[in-house]
Amino acid sequence: MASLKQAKRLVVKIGSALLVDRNTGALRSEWLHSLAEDVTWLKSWGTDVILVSSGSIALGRGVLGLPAVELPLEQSQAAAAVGQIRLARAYEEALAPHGIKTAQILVTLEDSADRRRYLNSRATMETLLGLGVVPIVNENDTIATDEIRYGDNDRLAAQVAVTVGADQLILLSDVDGFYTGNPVEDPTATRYDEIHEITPEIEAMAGDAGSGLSKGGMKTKLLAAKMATVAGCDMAITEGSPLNPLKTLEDGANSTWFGATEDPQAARKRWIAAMKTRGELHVDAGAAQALGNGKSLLPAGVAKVTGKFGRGDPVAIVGPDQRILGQGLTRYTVQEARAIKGRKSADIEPTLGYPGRAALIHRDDMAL
Ligand SMILES: Nc1ncnc2c1ncn2[C@@H]1O[C@H](COP(=O)(O)OP(=O)(O)O)[C@@H](O)[C@H]1O
Ligand SMILES: N[C@@H](CCC(=O)OP(=O)(O)O)C(=O)O
Repeated sequence: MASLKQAKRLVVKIGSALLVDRNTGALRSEWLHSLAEDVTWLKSWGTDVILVSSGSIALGRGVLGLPAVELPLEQSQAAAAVGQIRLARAYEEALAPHGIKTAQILVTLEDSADRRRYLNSRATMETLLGLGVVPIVNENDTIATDEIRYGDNDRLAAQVAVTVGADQLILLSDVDGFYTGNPVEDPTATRYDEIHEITPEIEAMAGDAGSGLSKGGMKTKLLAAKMATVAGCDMAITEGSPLNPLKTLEDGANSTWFGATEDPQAARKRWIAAMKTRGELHVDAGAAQALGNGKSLLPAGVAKVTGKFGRGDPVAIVGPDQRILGQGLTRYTVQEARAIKGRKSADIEPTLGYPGRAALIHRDDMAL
């Protein structure tokens, strides 16, 4: 079982039922303040924390006086628009007294499918974390229609964890782990402490959500576990309702841990290495040596650009002796790469006419 103190980067998913009182539709502020204490405690260890929080629909529903049943899409989108403002403000107000700044990030399924938008959101989250900010992420429910939405924040949280290379993902739920069957329906069901392989038998044990406010149930949590663990991220499901739920987990509360097979960096490099490349960047001897020392690829070290690629596409990196050194995700289009090759980073903006990133391929986006 992993310790939260081991995590360099932690994503915590907060289900609607934890934040919003099922009967009154009001925000559970005492609980939220205890979560803010836990976040402060984690950050005091130097851990980067990202919160993926549900609750916009549940909060908005209360404000608009809509019933606690499955709402038609337009109504849940309207409820989300109303509730999201309150949700973000509640986190800001809970964390500010601890000197922690927050940011709101709203994403859709399409944002992670599009490699360019994926890289942009990754870069923004990286910058925010570097500035010590706690990003509060939710699905952009007001613009996500049924065909293009996650609909549940379990998979969204896993996607965020993979995107930022988190080493742990904690799903705070209304149940204290994964059981052999839905414990609400089957009192004889027993909880797993750890699951190392998600077999078809395990999948058959996962049921839908039990409460009126929640969406995913265990099915989406298993999908999240699959996404996270293959990307090198451990995932835990634990009961989130006690005050200070993360400290409680660290103190040994019931939970189910899904173990990652490798570390996030290695998994990401493997993912990049498996992509079909769309072009080639021929680099000089100095750049080849810098890459070997773990540096990013700067335009100054690129001598020739071939192929047809857009931002975020995989390209091969070819050494001066024509040997393929590796591949990576480019931050520039083929036209831009041709224009800035051989130039110093300071010349990027005058050459392109707009500011760009210093590296053509960042070292995190490269597999050698
Ligand atoms: N095998 C299982 N183990 C545990 N809970 C299960 C299982 N199958 C279905 N469930 C249901 O999933 C619920 C948790 O999911 P959900 O209600 O969506 O919570 P959240 O709001 O945290 O996403 C549990 O309360 C339980 O009713
Ligand atoms: N984006 C939605 C989240 C829906 C959802 O996943 O709910 P839950 O099963 O409680 O985590 C909202 O903010 O209401």
